[in-house]
Amino acid sequence: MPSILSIQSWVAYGHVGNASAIFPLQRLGAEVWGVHTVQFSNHTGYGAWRGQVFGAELIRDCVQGIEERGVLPRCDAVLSGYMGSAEIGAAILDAARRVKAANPQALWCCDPVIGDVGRGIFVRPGIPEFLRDEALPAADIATPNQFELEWLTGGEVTTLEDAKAAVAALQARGPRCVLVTSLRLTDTPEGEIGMLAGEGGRFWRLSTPMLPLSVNGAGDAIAALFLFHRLRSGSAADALAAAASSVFGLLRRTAEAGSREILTVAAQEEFVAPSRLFAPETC
Ligand SMILES: Nc1ncnc2c1ncn2[C@@H]1O[C@H](COP(=O)(O)OP(=O)(O)O)[C@@H](O)[C@H]1O
Ligand SMILES: Cc1ncc(COP(=O)(O)O)c(C=O)c1O
Ligand SMILES: [Mg+2]
Repeated sequence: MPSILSIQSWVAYGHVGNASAIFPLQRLGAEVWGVHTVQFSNHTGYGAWRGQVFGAELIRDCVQGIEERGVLPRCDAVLSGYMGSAEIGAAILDAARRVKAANPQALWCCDPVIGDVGRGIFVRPGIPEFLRDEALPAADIATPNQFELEWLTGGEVTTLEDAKAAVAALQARGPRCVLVTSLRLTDTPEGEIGMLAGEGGRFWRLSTPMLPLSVNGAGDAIAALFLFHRLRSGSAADALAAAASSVFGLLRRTAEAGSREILTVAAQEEFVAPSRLFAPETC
């Protein structure tokens, strides 16, 4: 089972960031070393929240303390998400470099949390540029949503050809494996939501029914699950199928319950045995 250093936000109430990613990984059997970039009362999608963005020194200190335990050689991957500040981004980049120096096989999965179609950019100034210019070139896996893919590659993505070209452009600058979430393309059927994975010059897509809900934290869960299954199988296609099926089950249960927060705990069986399996197709 893998050991994963997960550096992202923490919320006391609800499930985004590490509070969305850690439990599914543990439920699947991974050992997770969680370092938090912020501690907020709740996610920022509510419009109001309390708490603090941590100083970059705290993140550096925690990673150094882990390093001093001598365990970085058995760290299989770094997972990063919501950064809080560009200085924290630099601390995360440094953590990924230390892990890779200790274990050259280790992967860095960078979820470039910048914003989304409805809300636009919701992170502090400097973070999007840091992700594009410094973090992603050093990452192995990236998991942007459609808005983030467009921002990172500087072009509109409306057709499958646009999406594949944008993924290839991102890969040319760094991450060899890319998962794009929440894709609405010209050929996406009405009532469906798509995903696209690319690795090694090949592409796979998958779509699921669109559920009547708008939640936060699904992106953080899918990045964690995609990383776990990519580590386990070595295949981006298998990782796409497993992660998408689990997140669909999680969100179906969430929609049925009418919950504003994803049911990370109540729907935990979906992480180990998704109730409905979606198969990707080559594209
Ligand atoms: N309303 C929805 N219906 C079905 N699936 C959804 C819905 N919202 C999100 N998802 C699933 O969760 C995945 C990640 O959510 P997304 O909103 O793209 O992440 P992020 O929060 O990072 O933008 C999507 O690719 C999709 O599979
Ligand atoms: C503190 C925090 N972390 C992470 C996220 C990212 O959530 P999502 O998975 O919806 O991209 C958000 C979004 O609102 C947030 O407020
Ligand atoms: Mg996201």
